[in-house]
Amino acid sequence: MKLGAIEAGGTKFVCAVGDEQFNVIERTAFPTKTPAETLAETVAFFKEHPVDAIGIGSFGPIDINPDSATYGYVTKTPKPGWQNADFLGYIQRELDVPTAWTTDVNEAAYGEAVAGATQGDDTSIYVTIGTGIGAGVVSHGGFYAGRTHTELGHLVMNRLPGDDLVSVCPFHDNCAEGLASGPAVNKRAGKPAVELAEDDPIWQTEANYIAQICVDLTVAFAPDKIILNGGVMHQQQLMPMVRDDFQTMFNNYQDLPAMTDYIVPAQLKDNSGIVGGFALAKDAL
Ligand SMILES: Nc1ncnc2c1ncn2[C@@H]1O[C@H](COP(=O)(O)OP(=O)(O)OP(=O)(O)O)[C@@H](O)[C@H]1O
Ligand SMILES: [Zn+2]
Repeated sequence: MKLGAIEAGGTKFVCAVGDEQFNVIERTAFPTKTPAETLAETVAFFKEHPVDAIGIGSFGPIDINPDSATYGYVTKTPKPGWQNADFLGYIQRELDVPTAWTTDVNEAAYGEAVAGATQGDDTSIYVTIGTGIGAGVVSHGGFYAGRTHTELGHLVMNRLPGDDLVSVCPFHDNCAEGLASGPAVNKRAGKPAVELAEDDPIWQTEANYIAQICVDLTVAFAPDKIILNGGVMHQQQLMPMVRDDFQTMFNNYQDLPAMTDYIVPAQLKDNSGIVGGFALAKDAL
């Protein structure tokens, strides 16, 4: 059995073929261009490397309601060309294999839950802090979803005194993505964040916002574990700072696991999404 995975990001697409144990056999990545170009490139990869099913995790917002006329579409995205793009339908028409369709962060959350840091946990959350902020909630083998998928990157933040950054989110002045995404940190720094010293006060601000995200996720979903991943988390000093700030803010409101077992890095690193796609593909068979 060959399993296919698509991790569709706003910046790049990753396509991969795996075996039943989720080992990667083939993998390719290419920049996200127009839907016509990018989906054709995706289909070409899977025509060259056929699979029995494909799990897709896409940037969004996406339509995840199977009863909707636009199920499988990317919907109201600011990404040029992708508004109302029939992503899933195109893949199904061209490749004719069973598919699974969810958000990019749900896919990654699932990968970590089946084969990574949150294996064995009933409820787990995967947060990425990169170009955007997003989070996927896996609970009892499924994804939390309501009217539509969650938009946890837009949780409202308590703005820190003295932080006058103009939010990078076009919709919200005080949301997580607007104040704490990679572009927000770069903007606050006035230069690429990688050039900041490890002890720059900007990391205190960043850790505080990430801790706020974790507190909100904790009270809303009562997860067993929260994974923090994404480009910004390459800053190794952040994780302990986030745990400290979390404990101060949460103030022992509930008994939680030790912080080092509660707020944790991803285990599969760059493969969380792809492995999640394989697992979703297997489920779809
Ligand atoms: N070492 C680092 N330190 C600080 N910021 C970083 C570092 N590496 C990457 N970033 C920031 O992370 C962002 C890129 O995130 P990531 O590498 O997760 O890619 P992405 O896939 O584009 O993000 P997304 O998952 O939101 O689509 C950029 O804004 C970049 O400035
Ligand atoms: Zn926002």
